[in-house]
Amino acid sequence: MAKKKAKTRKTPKKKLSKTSFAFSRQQKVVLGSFLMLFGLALLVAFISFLFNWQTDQSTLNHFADREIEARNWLSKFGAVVSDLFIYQGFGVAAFIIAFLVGLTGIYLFLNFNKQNLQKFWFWGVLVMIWLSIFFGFFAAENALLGGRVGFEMNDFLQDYLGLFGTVLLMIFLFMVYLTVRLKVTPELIGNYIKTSKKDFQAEFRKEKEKENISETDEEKDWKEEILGKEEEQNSGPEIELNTKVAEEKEPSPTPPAKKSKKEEPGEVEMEIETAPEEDEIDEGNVSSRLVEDFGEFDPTLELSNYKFPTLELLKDYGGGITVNQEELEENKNRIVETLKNYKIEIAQIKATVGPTVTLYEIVPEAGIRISKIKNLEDDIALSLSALGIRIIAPIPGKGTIGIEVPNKNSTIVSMRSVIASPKFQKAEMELPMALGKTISNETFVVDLAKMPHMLMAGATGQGKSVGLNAILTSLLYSKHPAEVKFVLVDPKKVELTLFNKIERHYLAKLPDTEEAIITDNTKVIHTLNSLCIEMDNRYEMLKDAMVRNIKEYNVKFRNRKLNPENGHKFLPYIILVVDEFADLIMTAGKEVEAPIARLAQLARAVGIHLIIATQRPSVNVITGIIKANFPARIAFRVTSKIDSRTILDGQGADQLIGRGDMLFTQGSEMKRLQCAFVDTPEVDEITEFIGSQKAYPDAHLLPAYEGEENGTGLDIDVSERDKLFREAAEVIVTAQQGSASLLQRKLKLGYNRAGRIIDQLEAAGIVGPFEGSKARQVLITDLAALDQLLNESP
Ligand SMILES: Nc1ncnc2c1ncn2[C@@H]1O[C@H](COP(=O)(O)OP(=O)(O)OP(=O)(O)O)[C@@H](O)[C@H]1O
Repeated sequence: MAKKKAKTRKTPKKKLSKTSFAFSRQQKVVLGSFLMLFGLALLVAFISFLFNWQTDQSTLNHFADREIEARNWLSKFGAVVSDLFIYQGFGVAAFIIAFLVGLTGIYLFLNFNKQNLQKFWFWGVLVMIWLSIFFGFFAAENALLGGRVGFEMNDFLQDYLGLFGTVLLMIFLFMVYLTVRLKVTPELIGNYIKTSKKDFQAEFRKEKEKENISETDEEKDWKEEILGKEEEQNSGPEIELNTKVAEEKEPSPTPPAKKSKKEEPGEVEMEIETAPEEDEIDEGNVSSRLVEDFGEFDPTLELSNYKFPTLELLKDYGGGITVNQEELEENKNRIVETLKNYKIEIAQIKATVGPTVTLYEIVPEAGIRISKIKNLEDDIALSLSALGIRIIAPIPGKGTIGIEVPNKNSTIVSMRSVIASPKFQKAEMELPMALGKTISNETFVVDLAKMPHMLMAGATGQGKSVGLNAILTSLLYSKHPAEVKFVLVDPKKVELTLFNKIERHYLAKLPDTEEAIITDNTKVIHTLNSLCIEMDNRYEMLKDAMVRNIKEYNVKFRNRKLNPENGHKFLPYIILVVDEFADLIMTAGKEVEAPIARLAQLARAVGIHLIIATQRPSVNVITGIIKANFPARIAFRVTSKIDSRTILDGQGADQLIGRGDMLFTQGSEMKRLQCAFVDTPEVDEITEFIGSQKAYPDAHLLPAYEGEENGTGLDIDVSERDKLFREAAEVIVTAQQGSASLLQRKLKLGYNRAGRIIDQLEAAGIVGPFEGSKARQVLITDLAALDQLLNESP
């Protein structure tokens, strides 16, 4: 355990030293200019060495002697360095070194992508060695061409492979270079020859046409005369026809056959014509040529200077877990004693200390029924006098029984530690989310893209908002603004406002709306419907691209296989986050549930994912439809077993200890985690850091949704209006109160009939839409206006 403690403390430090190693922009400019000039100096020294090496070689041994002068343009330094690289080194191929040093300088100076530079160095050094061997082989007597390396390596190779073997090896290496670096393949050469042949033919034809046009009438007469004579010498009118055909079409592949037939007059001639081969537009080829010319499409190019938030923006909440040996011993004794009281003997016990909870794994003696231990949950809790004890019997895949006991002093799992962990940094996931740490103190990272939607519930004050922030923070630390967009719904109006600062980087909104973060319920309905349209559009695009999901689509788009002129574009993931879902369902009911269910059922393949949080996990909020479509669930502490069951389909969430202690399930197995803690000031700093950088001109725009503006989503036939419709309308308008119960009282109607009439009044535009517990708004002010409306409309 002591070892474990050391481990947990090490991880963030490791990462820190890695991040602080990166050069600042100023350092890059200074180093870049130095290397550019140094590369130039090497070039000058090398060139000069070619002319002066013989004379300068004698001065090399007297480097310290100031009397002796070197002829090299860079004097003694030039002579020594050039001798080292050319004569003692790689021969003339050493020029490549000067080139590479200069190029490194340019890359640093202009802050280009490092990856290409690495490629240049790798291949540059290989080519240098190859050239050195090549010259060493063919010009061994000239020490300057191959250098000492070339000579020695040739010697070595010839000893082991012989002359012929060395030549074969060199040919092989040359071919490797051609195919891997220059991407020359036999097909490419074939294609090149084909196209250049076609180009040549087309050019030739054009020239000919031009000549024909410029022919004067005289020339034409003259030509016709000659042609006429020729024709007379040859036979039959058919032949003339043939030649004409041949002139119009591309050269037929069977001219020799025709000639031989022409020579035999009298025979019925058959013309064999094969249709000219059509040009092939090989999609792959076109795209690979595009990729060769322009490189893969880079969606991040528009904000290429975007800097991801640094680790320094996150707070370090102190060291790792401290193990309290006494506490462990005490708890162990109490567990053993309690179980003994019930005649349960233990064969083995092991403790794993986590950030907030310690897991005691026990192996009972043979013959003990597991259910017996499970039933003792409350007794064990009593004897340990601790809240939040959970018994897992048996631990899946382990064959032991787990008793989770909260630590007296819990440790905060900082967001910084989970973001800095290699698990998160190296996660090869589409949408990695570092949720926190497991009971064995391992960072827990999951892929939202695989979930594909998540439901989060917990009583108020147990860590939901922190959990949402942790998820959003993880995504901000791992995804470029071009790759992911958030749609944030925050009816409480305070939880997510900080993310307003990154509107033009990361948020998506409806066109013609001011605020990207949605706080108003009618706008939520519009946004959800707009997301449904976006989903349908994306499915069309996927179908057109003949791919099955967004990942394949984007790969194809990056490889330039999809033409933007046909409406294709790089698709960012869209993540809809709803804080306080209960509030929405209560006020908007079906209007919200239907599009959410539709998105949840279908949107995963097109990269739209939903995260929904609620503090009221009751069945009328988390309905069957919602539940069925949100397989991934997070439960923070709830107050009752029933709530726990609603969220997790099992108990456990009621036994958590709060403050970020949570259970995560993605189907079968349930994991207890301590949620990573990210405080509001930290989120503030991160959003400030991102928000202060260059942004897109606007937030990502979702498709426009034309809502039913008059609030009459109901399609009710006028002829089916209730007999009491007019009377009811008058009652409502006079009372200026749009409620069904009013109609019930005044017109002595049953509830259902009154409800139907209210729907008809809504369809006629007399009352407004359903607004939850409030009465509907009456849209007509007095009886005169009502008369006018009813007389105008049928
Ligand atoms: N992961 C955590 N680690 C440590 N403390 C936490 C953690 N999560 C939450 N807390 C503590 O609990 C407090 C309440 O958390 P939070 O605001 O996220 O609750 P909530 O469930 O969103 O409440 P509400 O529903 O009222 O918004 C925080 O201020 C913090 O002190």
